Amino acid sequence: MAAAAVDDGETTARFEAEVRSWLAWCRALPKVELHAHLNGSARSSTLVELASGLGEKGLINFPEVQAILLKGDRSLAECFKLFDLIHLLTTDHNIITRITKEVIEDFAAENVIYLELRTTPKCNASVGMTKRSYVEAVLAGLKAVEAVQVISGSQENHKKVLGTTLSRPIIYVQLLLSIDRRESTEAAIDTVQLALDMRNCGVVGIDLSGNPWVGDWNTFVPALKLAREKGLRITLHCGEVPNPTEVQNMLLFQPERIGHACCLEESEWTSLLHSSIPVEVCLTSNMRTETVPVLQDHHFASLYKSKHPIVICTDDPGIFATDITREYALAAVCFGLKKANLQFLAQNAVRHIFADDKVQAELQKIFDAAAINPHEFTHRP
Ligand SMILES: CNc1ncnc2c1ncn2[C@@H]1O[C@H](COP(=O)(O)O)[C@@H](O)[C@H]1O
Ligand SMILES: [Zn+2]
Repeated sequence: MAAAAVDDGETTARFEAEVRSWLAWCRALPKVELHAHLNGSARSSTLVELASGLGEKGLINFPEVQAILLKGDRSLAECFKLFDLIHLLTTDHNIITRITKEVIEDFAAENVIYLELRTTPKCNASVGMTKRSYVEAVLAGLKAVEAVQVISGSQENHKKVLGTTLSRPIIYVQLLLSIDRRESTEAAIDTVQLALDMRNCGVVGIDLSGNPWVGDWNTFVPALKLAREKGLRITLHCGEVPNPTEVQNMLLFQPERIGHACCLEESEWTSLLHSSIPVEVCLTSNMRTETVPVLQDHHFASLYKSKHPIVICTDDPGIFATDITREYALAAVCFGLKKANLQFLAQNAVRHIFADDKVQAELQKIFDAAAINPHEFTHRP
């Protein structure tokens, strides 16, 4: 990755070596992931395998698709073209179930103990897919996880799982349903209704995402208001590109969290700092899409200095070839954070999850137990 304000190979190599030196410690640190898109987190190897299958059927030009899937740097506009391509590969219910299972296992392997996974429910008549059956396929993915014990759904489910003898490490997984900025008001309301219907299955909130150059804030307000009225939590992709009116409206709406906040003008920045709305920070994503020019100048530094609530997240680890461990390591190297600072950030993220107080308390216990030996983090329930 183009690491930072670096222009020669030697500096990049030194930077990468420093990041590498943090990886083992950051991996062992228990972590909370609050901003990860399902299809953006799918393994490249799985996507290439799926593309190869379509290639064999003569439905796509496999070498061309493979090259696009494995391309390193991509602009924000290219990302959204890539998502359309990924969605062509992941249309089937079984595939959605498979990628969900793999994504959860990948996060668990990075010692994520609480994952809020977001995804856009999709209809596809050709395979009998409705928004509801799409989410059901995601839920089947939660059940299919083998490597770790997934805790999700209602409090009763939690109690049932926690009441048994656990032979595997645990990961809490909750879902956010995303509204795509291409959608109409009606389609956005459908997604909110679905989220309400599926609350007992682990849906805890609504996200607004998609190509930030597309769509108008007012289109989504009725759906977001409905979600709020009914008690769903809301996170918005905010200020990923310059759009002062929208950013102001989003901050006035007072979502429970926002993602990115890259392109805020001074007055919006002041409003954000006054608001205390937690920011989901996605360092690699912002660098790759060039919404932030240089990692060292990322607004993380300023938010951190202002003691504004921030949560380190990945966004799309699959397409940006990163993981949550690396994002913590990047924060350490770029902003001179110490182990105690990273530990504080990881634990403090628990305060900003959308699950209820009981889950927060359970997670705090895990962090407290881990903190007893901060150099090794041997505890993993
Ligand atoms: C890079 N920054 C970003 N900005 C805005 N929206 C993004 C995004 N990254 C991902 N998405 C949103 O998530 C979808 C893919 O996951 P799901 O199909 O929902 O699981 C994308 O189509 C886009 O709508
Ligand atoms: Zn995102």
